Amino acid sequence: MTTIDPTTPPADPELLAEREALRAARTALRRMREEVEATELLFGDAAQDKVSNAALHRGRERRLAALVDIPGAPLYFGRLDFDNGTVFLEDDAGGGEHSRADEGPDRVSIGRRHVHDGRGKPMVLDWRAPISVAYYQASPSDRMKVQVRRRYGFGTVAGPDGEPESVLTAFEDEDLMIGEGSPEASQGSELLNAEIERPRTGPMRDIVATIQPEQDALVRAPLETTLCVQGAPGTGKTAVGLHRIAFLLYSERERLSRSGVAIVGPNRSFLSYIQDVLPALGEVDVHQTTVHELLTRDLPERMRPAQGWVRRVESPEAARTKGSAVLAEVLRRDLWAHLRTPEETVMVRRGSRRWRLYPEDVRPLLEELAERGVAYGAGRELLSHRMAHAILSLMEAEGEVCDDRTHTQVRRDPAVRAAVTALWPKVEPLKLVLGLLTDPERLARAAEGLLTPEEQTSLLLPGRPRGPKSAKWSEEDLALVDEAAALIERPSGLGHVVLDEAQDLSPMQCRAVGRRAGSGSLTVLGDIAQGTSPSAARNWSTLLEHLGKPTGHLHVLDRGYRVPAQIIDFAARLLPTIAPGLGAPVAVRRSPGALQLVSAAEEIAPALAEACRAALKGEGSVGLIAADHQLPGLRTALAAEGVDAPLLGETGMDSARLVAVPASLAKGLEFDAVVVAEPAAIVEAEERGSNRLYVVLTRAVSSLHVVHTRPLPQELT
Ligand SMILES: Nc1ncnc2c1ncn2[C@@H]1O[C@H](COP(=O)(O)OP(=O)(O)OP(=O)(O)O)[C@@H](O)[C@H]1O
Repeated sequence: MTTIDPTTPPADPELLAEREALRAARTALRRMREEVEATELLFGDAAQDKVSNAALHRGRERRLAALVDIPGAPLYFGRLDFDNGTVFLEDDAGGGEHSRADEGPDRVSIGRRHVHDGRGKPMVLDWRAPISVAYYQASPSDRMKVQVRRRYGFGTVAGPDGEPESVLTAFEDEDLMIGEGSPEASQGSELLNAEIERPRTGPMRDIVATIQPEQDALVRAPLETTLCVQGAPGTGKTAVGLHRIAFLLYSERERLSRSGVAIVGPNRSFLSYIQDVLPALGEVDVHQTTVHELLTRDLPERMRPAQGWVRRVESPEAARTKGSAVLAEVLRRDLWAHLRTPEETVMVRRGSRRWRLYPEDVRPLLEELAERGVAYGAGRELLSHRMAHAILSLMEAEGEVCDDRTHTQVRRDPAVRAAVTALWPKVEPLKLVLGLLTDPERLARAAEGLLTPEEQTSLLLPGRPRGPKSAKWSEEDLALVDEAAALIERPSGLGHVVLDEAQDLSPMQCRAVGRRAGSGSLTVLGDIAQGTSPSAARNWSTLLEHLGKPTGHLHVLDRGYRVPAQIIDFAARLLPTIAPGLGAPVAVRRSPGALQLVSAAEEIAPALAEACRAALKGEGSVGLIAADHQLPGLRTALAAEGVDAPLLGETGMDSARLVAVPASLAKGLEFDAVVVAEPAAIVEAEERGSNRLYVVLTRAVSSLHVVHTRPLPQELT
């Protein structure tokens, strides 16, 4: 492999030629963008064609966004030499770096965007195009018509505007013609290793240049397939989920741009950590959200308590009960118990005539609808239609001539409307849950045979809230409100949802996310060993059922790209306790000296400050992670030692080299070096504290410093 410093001009003529080719591709991309910018959009009469012009405008905006050349991200990262005739047609022959030339191989670059030259010949193929699969999957045993795979390495320099700019600094060829089993074939890629070991700074980056075959297979699974990926820390689950979104938006753009796509992550810190990945892949229209945001997004603002929707944390037992799927049935019973038995005659006057529906006429209409499984809200509408229809039948039997207008008039007749309101009352989801959780007798009726009296008591809201605004809602309550809302009105679904850290969702939260996926599909990512919530899943099949996708395919990722073997072996000592049966990932690299255990005498602060300083000597980001309740005190003590550790959330991951991270927010994040303070306190802080510690210990790319004054948890000694 040839590699040079990004700031020096290359002496190697091949590298020079490669830089020239990259420059040409960038120029071609710029030209493509200029062509789109120059398109005339207004057709025909501006006013008459308003709708089609607006659609064209949106299409153009999207296309322009997709043609942006991001200076910090290389436009392409690889090149394939295919057997002659695999890619280009005869017509394409005739010169140019990227076209078919004589009997030589068909040569194409693989990159982030599709780029073609002025005559329409491909220069760069989008990594998501079917033919690009070979870049990720071809091997000497199945070379997929590829002769040579070239990988490029990039360095970063400051561009003219001070922004980072990527510069081609290296290339590495892999000859796939040498055949399986030859010694050269088994050599790994130095560029891949360099990418994996790259010191981490700031937010997550895409891995499009180095997606591994086992990851690529998941990324490219068809849209219809619901995937469930169990993967130990650092096996690339999040990366797979994000690249899968980009792939699906490429292969199913039409379908998904209508229905929408979302990625659901555990918290805002995590979302800001991953926020740059999809835009770097050219996708800017993906909804990035948390379960909490999904559940609160459609709640009426006027009913929001001043302090926000969540003001209370349930005890683990109550959280488990409230999060269990049986609550869906409790809510269903309570909602449908609002229906009243018809006891009064409905009388509609039309001119001089009166038409009557007797209770025994209305009862079967109501029962038929209640048994049909319609949404509660739609049932109200349907009842008014049924009643109008019944009255029209009476009228027609008496020789009256009726049409659609008569039907509408009867349906809107005050007597019919009053009857519908009385028999099938309007229900508001927040008020329904509030009513149920503040009225022990009503709850007992709805939960009969489903929950014990103790369990019922644990569900009740504290205090005596008079309305939704004064209630102290918990996260679990909101999932109940969402269920109630869906029973009243079926929500419309997204085309695809990627659910990260799925193991932490309660069954009721799973139902809420599953509803968002509707008839679409899901990518479910997680690790049973990293489950920290009281309702965390013990197995994937049950969770998939709660998501409404029982036939989802389970896949296991077990090659760990983040954490060196020394650290993962240490953390994996917790596995027999927290997730018996689950194995540690196979770390792709070892890193001597990566793990430092520091037993401090009495005061933790000096040793912690020392560990932070040592970690800061390295190149990348440093995360100081401690139990949530200990972190403020530790930060103050560290400040006294001259170490400033701003709090994650108050500061972004790219604005300070050292950030202090509450253990509860560490999930999904990674740092080049991690300093963990007092593991025993992390374990004690919550019911699943050992799982939390496993999460915390597996965030480091280069080094992990564990500083403790108290004995380490027994499993780790
Ligand atoms: N094929 C790859 N090439 C280069 N880097 C990779 C590859 N796969 C994963 N990584 C890197 O490994 C790290 C871990 O990836 P990711 O965060 O997706 O793992 P995860 O399985 O979601 O981990 P966790 O369960 O701990 O949240 C990231 O820095 C990611 O960029």
